[in-house]
Amino acid sequence: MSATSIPVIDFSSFDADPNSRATRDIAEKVLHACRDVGFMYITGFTNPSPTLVDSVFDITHRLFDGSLSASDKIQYARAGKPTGYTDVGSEVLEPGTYDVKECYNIQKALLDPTHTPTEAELPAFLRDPETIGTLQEFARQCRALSIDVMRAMAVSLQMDVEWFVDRHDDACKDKGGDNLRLLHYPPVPEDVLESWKVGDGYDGKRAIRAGAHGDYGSLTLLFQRDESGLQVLDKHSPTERWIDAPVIPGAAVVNTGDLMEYWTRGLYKSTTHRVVIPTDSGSQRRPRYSVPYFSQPNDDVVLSPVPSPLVAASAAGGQFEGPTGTVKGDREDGEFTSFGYLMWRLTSTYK
Ligand SMILES: O=C(O)CCC(=O)C(=O)O
Ligand SMILES: [Fe+2]
Repeated sequence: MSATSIPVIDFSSFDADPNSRATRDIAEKVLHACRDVGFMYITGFTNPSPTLVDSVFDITHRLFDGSLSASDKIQYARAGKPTGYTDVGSEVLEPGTYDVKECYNIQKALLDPTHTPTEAELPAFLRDPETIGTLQEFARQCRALSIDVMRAMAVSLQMDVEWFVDRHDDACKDKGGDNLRLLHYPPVPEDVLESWKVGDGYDGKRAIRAGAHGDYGSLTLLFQRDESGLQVLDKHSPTERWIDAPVIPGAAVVNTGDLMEYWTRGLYKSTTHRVVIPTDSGSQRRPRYSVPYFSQPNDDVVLSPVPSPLVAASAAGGQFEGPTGTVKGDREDGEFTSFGYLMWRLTSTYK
């Protein structure tokens, strides 16, 4: 088999009709992407529009221009919810590494147009009517696009086209739910860079932009612009091999998360990825911005295996031990709910 590459899938002819030729072709490519790579690029979608994506990057640039006050940095998970600010070094994705990144996580529930966020929920800059309006529209469009990808996934697994959509219908997502993340990777400062170069790490750790990790939820849509650096682990290589996932203008990166891997009992893969510090000194001195949108099923969805003949056949092979190992789910019968799974994953990531 030749070296793995990340498929680029054109969604322009996707019509969500499981019997149409176009949708079946796309679903076949999605099956390959999710089963064999865990990552794909999607192109050919109209929303979110390039203008809207640009506006969200502009907001992200301004948010992290250095003017956030200490009180604006509403601490992540302060109200027991997966929302808020995380500072450089506070998210530990890969043991022994130090993430040179800061981000604002915004729970989708805070971007519901019927909700007016308070100062305990979002900093003033993000509560500005025009800014929040842009973010609300962007979150709505990301959700709609994720839903179309989930339809293609359902078709690829020979399930009812709406199966995943029905379980991501926003009906019960106030505790967990989807998350929009605005990410800033500052230029790598000289001291970090020097210690990284000599290999003995920053504060005893190795500096990286985002340490190797798998995402937690069902599906991630990622917008990157200008600066590359994202890398995806090649599952098929006997030695550790990282595949570059460079910026492709107009495309979004899509990857399946740990929850989806568990839900499909290993048929779909959640692939480890990271963001590296650039090797050329010009890029090292430039910041990187990215905007992921994480989808999560409704809080109360029970993660027993999805009803797919493909999943049943592969689960029967007994290959999948699951990311949970010996961990028991939050339900009495030992199974996880969507929210229970998210909490279990989050508690192992933040100090
Ligand atoms: O910045 C990126 O390109 C990737 C970010 C990422 O993997 C994450 O936030 O989970
Ligand atoms: Fe990620």
